Formats: sequence, C-alpha cells, structure tokens
Amino acid sequence: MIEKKAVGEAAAQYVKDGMVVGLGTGSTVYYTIQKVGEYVKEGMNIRAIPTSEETKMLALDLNIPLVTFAEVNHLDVVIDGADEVDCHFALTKGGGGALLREKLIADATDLFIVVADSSKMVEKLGKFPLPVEVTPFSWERTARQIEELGSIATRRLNGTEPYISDNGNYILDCSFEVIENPEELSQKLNRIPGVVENGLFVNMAKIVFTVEEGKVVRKMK
Ligand SMILES: O=C[C@H](O)[C@H](O)[C@H](O)COP(=O)(O)O
Repeated sequence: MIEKKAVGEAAAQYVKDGMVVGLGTGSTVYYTIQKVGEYVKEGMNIRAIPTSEETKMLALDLNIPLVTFAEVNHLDVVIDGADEVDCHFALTKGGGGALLREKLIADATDLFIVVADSSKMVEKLGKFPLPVEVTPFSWERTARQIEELGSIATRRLNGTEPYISDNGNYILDCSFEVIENPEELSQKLNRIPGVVENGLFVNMAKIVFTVEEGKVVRKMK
C-alpha cells in the first residue's frame, strides 16, 4: 500500500496544464488519480479519458473533466498500473478486467507511464495468469484454442456468475507459466477468432515508476 501510494503519486508529476490525460485502472494508479484530482481542485485545466467505468466514477467524484475519442485523437500522457513488468517493459495487464480500454488508450499516446510496486517487477512474464478478453458466444471453443498455445484458460467469475467486462465480454485467465516471447504470443492470441484483446502490452511503456531499496525510482526506456 505504501509503495503503491509512493509510485502512484510520483507519476502524477507528468500531468501538466492543458493536457489530455489517460487515466488507468487499479489500486496503484488510484493514487495518481487522487493527485490529479488535487491539481484540478487547485485550478489545473486538463481533460481525461478513463480506462474503465470504475475509473470514470472516481474521476467524476474528483471533478476531473472527461472527454471521449469523439473529441480527441491523441493523448499527451497515459498513466496506468500493471500486474507484471519485465526488464524490457513488457507488461501483463487486466487483473482488474480493464485491459481492452487500457490498450486502446495506451495506443493513443506517445507517453505511456506505468506505476508498479516492487512485487510487480519480474524477469519474465507469466507467473500472473494472462487475462484475455473474449466474446461470450463460443467462448469455450476460443478457450480451447488458447489452451493449444500451451496454457490453462479459466473463465473469470464474479462470485458464482461469469465476470462481465465493461465491454460486455468474458475474461479468460490463462496460465502460461513462463512467457518467453510476449510479442509473438500477443500476435498469436489476437489471431484467434473470439479473442477481443489480450493483456500483453509490448513496446508500449516508456517510463516505469517502481520502488527499489525502499526508494521510488523512475526507469526510462
Ligand atoms: O485491469 C486492470 C489493470 O490492468 C490494472 O492496472 C492492473 O491489474 C494493476 O492493478 P493494481 O494496481 O490494482 O495492482
């Protein structure tokens, strides 16, 4: 919790007056969003696109002005959390189910910043099961095709019911153990009909805020 707050707040320094900002989802970027709310309260003029309904509610509570892709095409900065970050800044995302909008929004900026406590930093991705968003129709067949790539795909539940994403889809949590080539796996997954998007973010993050030896560090690509 202390690390999440420290890295989340540190990244907020990249939000400046006049910017269009992408706001991520989760318990780490929560602290970034709180800081951005303070900036707005102090008079900073920004507009934001949230990566989930949860973040949208939080931003509205903090009076952060929102926009949509109907009005903007490019974001000045996007700040988001991650479930795993490897040494090349490849990420696993989607533990909170927001991966599709997160990827759409991260794709719309040249400055994608990740906030991740030290537990998220790994040598290779894979220990955290990879979230894959799939269409509910024939999800079982899609799951079998994902399993042919070497994983065990488990449909996410919300209690006893299927978890439904903000986009009306299912999430499959796919255990691959070790992901040797995230880019290749991402391409293979997205070629399977029924896969809407996968939680691998490769060659997207430019800056990672994390904690090393008890101090916040900013790692740049
Ligand atoms: O879908 C959720 C997102 O990808 C989150 O950014 C990710 O799960 C990290 O969340 P947290 O900061 O709560 O660990």
